[in-house]
Order: sequence, then C-alpha cells, then structure tokens
Amino acid sequence: MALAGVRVIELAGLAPAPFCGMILADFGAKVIRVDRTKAGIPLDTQARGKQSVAINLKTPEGVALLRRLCVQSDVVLEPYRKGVMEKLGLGPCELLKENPRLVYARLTGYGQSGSYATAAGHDINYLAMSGLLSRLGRSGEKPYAPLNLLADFAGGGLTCALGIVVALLERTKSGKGQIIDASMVEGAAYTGSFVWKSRSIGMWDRSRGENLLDSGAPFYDTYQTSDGKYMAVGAIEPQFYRQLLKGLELDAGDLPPQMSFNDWPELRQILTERFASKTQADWSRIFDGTDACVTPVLSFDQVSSHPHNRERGSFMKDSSGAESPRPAPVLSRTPAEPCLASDPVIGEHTVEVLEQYGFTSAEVEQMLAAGVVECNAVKAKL
Ligand SMILES: C[C@H](CCC[C@@H](C)[C@H]1CC[C@H]2[C@@H]3[C@H](O)C[C@@H]4C[C@H](O)CC[C@]4(C)[C@H]3C[C@H](O)[C@]12C)C(=O)SCCNC(=O)CCNC(=O)[C@H](O)C(C)(C)COP(=O)(O)OP(=O)(O)OC[C@H]1O[C@@H](n2cnc3c(N)ncnc32)[C@H](O)[C@@H]1OP(=O)(O)O
Repeated sequence: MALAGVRVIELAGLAPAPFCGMILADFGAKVIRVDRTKAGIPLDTQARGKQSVAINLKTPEGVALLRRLCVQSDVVLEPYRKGVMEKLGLGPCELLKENPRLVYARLTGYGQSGSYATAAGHDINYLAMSGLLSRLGRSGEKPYAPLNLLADFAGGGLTCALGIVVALLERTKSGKGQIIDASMVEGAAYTGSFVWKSRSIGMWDRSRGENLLDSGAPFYDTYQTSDGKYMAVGAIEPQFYRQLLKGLELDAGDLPPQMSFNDWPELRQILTERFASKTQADWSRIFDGTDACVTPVLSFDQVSSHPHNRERGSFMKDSSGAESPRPAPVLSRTPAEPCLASDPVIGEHTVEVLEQYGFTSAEVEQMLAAGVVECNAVKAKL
C-alpha cells in the first residue's frame, strides 16, 4: 500500500484526528493510537486498522515513553487544545530536536495562533468562523450546519491527512520533518474556496437559499416522492434540464424560463407536484440511463445494494458485518486495503507495540506495575 512503512503516533481525540489517522491506516500506515489509561469505553468510531497503547501522560515515565515512540516514528498527530502538548513536555521543539525527520501534525479548531487559539469549540463553531455557515440553509431560515462534515472531517481530518502526506513527500527531498498547523476554520474555508472565489461571477449575489446551488434553484434541489422518499435533481445545464422536463413529461413552452429567478417559486411548485405523483422506484426507472441528472436520495440501508455502488464495491462489511464506505480514492497499483478486523480495545496492543519499539520485557512489566501503561485483553464475544 502507498503508505506502507510510515509509522504514525496518534494521540486519541474526538472525531477529526481519528478520521485523519484512519485515512493513513487505510492507505497502509502503521497507526498507533495513544489512549488514556483507565479510559472506560472506547468512543473512537474511526479506529479501523489502528493499534492502541494506553499511556498515562500525567506521569514523567509516560511522557518519556511517548518521546521514545516519537523518536522512532514518522508522524505524530495531536488533537489537543493549543499548549497542552508543550505543558506535557511533548511540544514540537522537543520532539523535532530528538527526531528532525518527524512530521508533527497539530489538528485544532482555531490553529496555533490568534486570539481564539486556546478556546474550546466544535465543528459548528469552526464552520461559523470560516464564513461558510452563513451561506448554508434554506431561504428565510437560519443557517444550518450539515452534520459535522465540513469542519471536522473535510476541513479537519482530511485536510490534515493531505498536509501529512505532502510533508512526507517533501521529506523525501529535504530529509526534514516539519510542523503542520491544521486549523479547522481554515481547512473548512479552503474547502469552500469555490464559494469564496465564485462570488466574483455573481454566484452568491442573492440571499442564503436563493442562489443556483444553495437550494434556491428548483432544478437543483430534492423532491419528495409518493412513497415518502426523495429524489435529487441537479439539472443545471440547458441540455440536462431538457431531459429533466422530458422525464417529468413537462412541456418547456408551458413553463417559465429556467433561469428566471422570480419564477423559481412557481417552477418549484410544479416540480413538487409532479415528483409527488410517483414512487422513488418509479422515478429511478424513468431517469436511470438518462442525462437528466436525477438520482434517488438513498438511505444508508439502500446505498450498498444500489446497482451502481454494488458494481463498484463502494461499500464494504467488516468482520462483524457492519457496513461502511470503502476508502477513496481508488489507486490503480497500490489501493487502500482497509482492515476488516474489529477496532482495537483501549490498550489492546500496549505490550506488543512497546516490544516492537525496543522496550525490554522488564521495562514493560515495570511500567505496567506502576500504572504508567495499561494492557487490556479483548473480551470474547459470546
Ligand atoms: C462535533 C464533534 C464532536 C463529536 C464527538 C462526539 C461523538 C462525542 C463528544 C462528547 C461525547 C459524549 C460525552 O463524552 C458523554 C457520554 C460519554 C459516554 O461514555 C458515551 C456517550 C456520551 C454521550 C458521549 C458520546 C459521544 O462520544 C460524544 C457525543 C467535534 O466538533 S470534534 C472537534 C473538537 N475540537 C477539536 O478537536 C479541536 C482541538 N481540540 C480542542 O480544542 C480540545 O481538545 C477540546 C475538543 C475542546 C476538548 O477540550 P478539553 O478541555 O477536554 O481537552 P484539552 O484542553 O485538549 O486537553 C486534553 C487533556 O487531556 C490530557 N491527556 C491527553 N492524553 C492523555 C493521556 N494519555 N493521559 C493523561 N492525560 C492525557 C492532556 O494532558 C490535557 O490535560 P490538561 O487539561 O490537564 O492540560
């Protein structure tokens, strides 16, 4: 796999850093998640392919141990509030001095500088600060955050993974590591570069929810079908819009012009009534194989059995039968090979990993006895 041989130390976090670590693991990196001792139930749902060591970083021995792990690793990924790692004596100055090849990735909401740098926050706050949230939502309604996808995952975990891969690539030339300051505000804003930069061509001149791509246009929206499901319509270009009308058995001559903003409410009403007259399966049969840009809005239950997704194997099952998306994108020679085994329990690999990193059995025993590290066995499932 593309990242085979890359060793990553991921400090356990809430959602974005675990996703970043999972991407690296899916593409072949060896990712070791550092959990707290006495942590209880693991809350990381993005742990695929990782190993877990439990270390008490509130002890000098725990800190010294982590430093030893970082000396022999390529990447450290930390998701804490600014200053937490420095307080522990694990800041980039210390770690890069000991391992100048280390890529030190810091994934935070507000970044490592600026007046909000130390403030707590979550996806919705970062999205708000990026400007994007002000543009999301329907006409006349308040701004609406689309789950925690944009800041935590697109602007956070994914962007940080890009930073890590780029830094690793650069290291092949310079031989040097570097610090990555991944702010979710900036990552989300960067993901939204199209929105930012297409203001210059008037894409967002109207209020929220009244533009071409923000549910303002009736030909770029969702419609309920007679069985309570939905269809997604993205028929922007005139040639595709004509196919939409054809599938709906509507005559362009009886309708207002496609791009007449003032007539959009009337057009939306016509499309709403038409879509409500048949089931989702009926509409799918009508539009499949056309260029009308009309697709069913699939539920999680429907997604993997849809013929297109099934043909590509876009979703996969783990050893417990749970379904999830296959890693993307697909590389032709060295594709991701996601681990299908169950996620690690906290501290499951403590002894194994420490031995791999050169600790003697006596050292490991001593740290276990002193509560510096913890090793937990997987409970058998009956
Ligand atoms: C919207 C998303 C978040 C969604 C996550 C949800 C899935 C979950 C969030 C809450 C969960 C629920 C909750 O826990 C209650 C239930 C618990 C039950 O067990 C299960 C059900 C629950 C309902 C549970 C269910 C779900 O899991 C939840 C709903 C996001 O937006 S995520 C993005 C968040 N932002 C960031 O990541 C930005 C960067 N980070 C930060 O700004 C801060 O870390 C953050 C997130 C604000 C948290 O601040 P906090 O004060 O808690 O921590 P820090 O200041 O960073 O300091 C960390 C301290 O921990 C020490 N430490 C770290 N590792 C170790 C170790 N191995 N050993 C010892 N100590 C360690 C570290 O030294 C720091 O200590 P100090 O404070 O003394 O410096």
